[in-house]
Amino acid sequence: MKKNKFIAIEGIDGSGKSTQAKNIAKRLEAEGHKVYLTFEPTDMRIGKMIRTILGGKEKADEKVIAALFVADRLDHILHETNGILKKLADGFTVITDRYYFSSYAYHGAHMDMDWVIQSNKMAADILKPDINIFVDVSPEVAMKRINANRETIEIYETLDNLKAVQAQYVLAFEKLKESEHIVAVNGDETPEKVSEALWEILQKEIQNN
Ligand SMILES: Nc1ncnc2c1ncn2[C@@H]1O[C@H](COP(=O)(O)OP(=O)(O)O)[C@@H](O)[C@H]1O
Ligand SMILES: Cc1cn([C@H]2C[C@H](O)[C@@H](COP(=O)(O)OP(=O)(O)O)O2)c(=O)[nH]c1=O
Repeated sequence: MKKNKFIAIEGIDGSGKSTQAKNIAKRLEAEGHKVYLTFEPTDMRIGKMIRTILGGKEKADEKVIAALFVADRLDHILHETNGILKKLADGFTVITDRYYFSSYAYHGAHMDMDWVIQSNKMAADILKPDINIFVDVSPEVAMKRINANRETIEIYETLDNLKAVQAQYVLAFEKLKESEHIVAVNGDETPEKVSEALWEILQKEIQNN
């Protein structure tokens, strides 16, 4: 078997990341890979704290939120039993629904992106994704999907913010294109079409090692 991969899926809220992450996980499993599907914010201690803030139940300064995400990410990587490093060591292909590019894009919209990149350097030094997949959707389409399908809307889920975050993703990818493997798919398409495009990219990635 080829080396098991670490795949990060990125995109604004409503881009269809979670749908695609689940789909890839199923397809990889059907091909005999052991797959661990995970996400950020995590469902561990710090991730839970973050969700109460994102849900609007507690307030926190944007810098504090960004720092909590750094801590949650390190927990995500390093946790003894469920951490990504442990899962990779155990032979799983790990797919994460969001990783540090989410921080660059979401927090970069509120503060200096270089500060956010610096504060995530420890995570990036420990573990870079083999591939970052950007589900590139127009903010208007994403907002429609969120409004149609959700009972609760989180603090970042406004059209203006989605537009700002989308622009920050583009900036972050441009900034880091030399040191990161980044591939985009058109998320405005039907789930089936997005899934096919993604699958093609992954087949290549898996064969390349
Ligand atoms: N390509 C697509 N076209 C139309 N609707 C989609 C598509 N992908 C996902 N959806 C729907 O849009 C909503 C948001 O998708 P989801 O995968 O949860 O996005 P994200 O994880 O990026 O927020 C869900 O209700 C999902 O069923
Ligand atoms: C991982 C991460 C997520 N976020 C935000 C993006 C989302 O608005 C929110 C929750 O993520 P998520 O549950 O993935 O929301 P969705 O399924 O709608 O995309 O957390 C950050 O602000 N910084 C980060 O580092």
